[in-house]
Amino acid sequence: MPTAAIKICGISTAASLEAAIRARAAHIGLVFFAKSPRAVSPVQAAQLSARAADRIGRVGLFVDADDALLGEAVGAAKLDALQLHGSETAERAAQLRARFGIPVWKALSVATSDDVTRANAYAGAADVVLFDAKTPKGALPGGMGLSFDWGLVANWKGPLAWGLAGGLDPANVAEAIRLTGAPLVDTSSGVESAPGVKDEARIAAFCAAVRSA
Ligand SMILES: O=C(O)c1ccccc1NCC(=O)[C@H](O)[C@H](O)COP(=O)(O)O
Repeated sequence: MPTAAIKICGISTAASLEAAIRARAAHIGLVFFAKSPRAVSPVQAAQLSARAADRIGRVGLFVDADDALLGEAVGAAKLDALQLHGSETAERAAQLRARFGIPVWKALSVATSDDVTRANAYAGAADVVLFDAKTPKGALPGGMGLSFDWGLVANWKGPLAWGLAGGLDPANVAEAIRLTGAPLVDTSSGVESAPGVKDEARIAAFCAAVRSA
């Protein structure tokens, strides 16, 4: 099985960006959602993005964002992909892919097998579906360190590329990959010492664990 690609989400400092690059992650996530402890402004994102250019992929994370925010962020941060982490429909995903001309990742919150089946609707509209845990009503829609039953996506064979997110950390990610065969894994709070504070040693440990799987 090829090594899973790694995304470290919620990067907000140059030090954590450098840690992700050193650990050979494939992508960082920049969070454009004001309620998140990991939120970056377009100006911060532009600075991080300039540092990241040609060294690691830059994925912008949005939650039901309007066109103005998306346009400002894509322009400022030269994003390589959009991650839609709200209730965006397949039509909205396709519209944004056409408008910005970059790949779209659609995060889907999973609690049951029906939630996994919803991924099929995004074939041809998004490029990647990211299965993440369902979070409690009123909480952030991601980045909460919650996982779901990995058996629901074990060896998923769907009509688009996919990744696994939700509660992954250095201690469980190898097992998650072994159980699911996920070609892409995404973590945020699992490599933090406090909400929004990335831990360089945990980033390194996470990436080493992925390569050991
Ligand atoms: O990170 C956030 O604060 C966040 C806010 C709103 C929507 C999504 C958010 N994060 C998503 C991610 O960082 C990951 O894609 C994924 O959910 C994994 O998070 P975690 O369970 O903390 O590893």
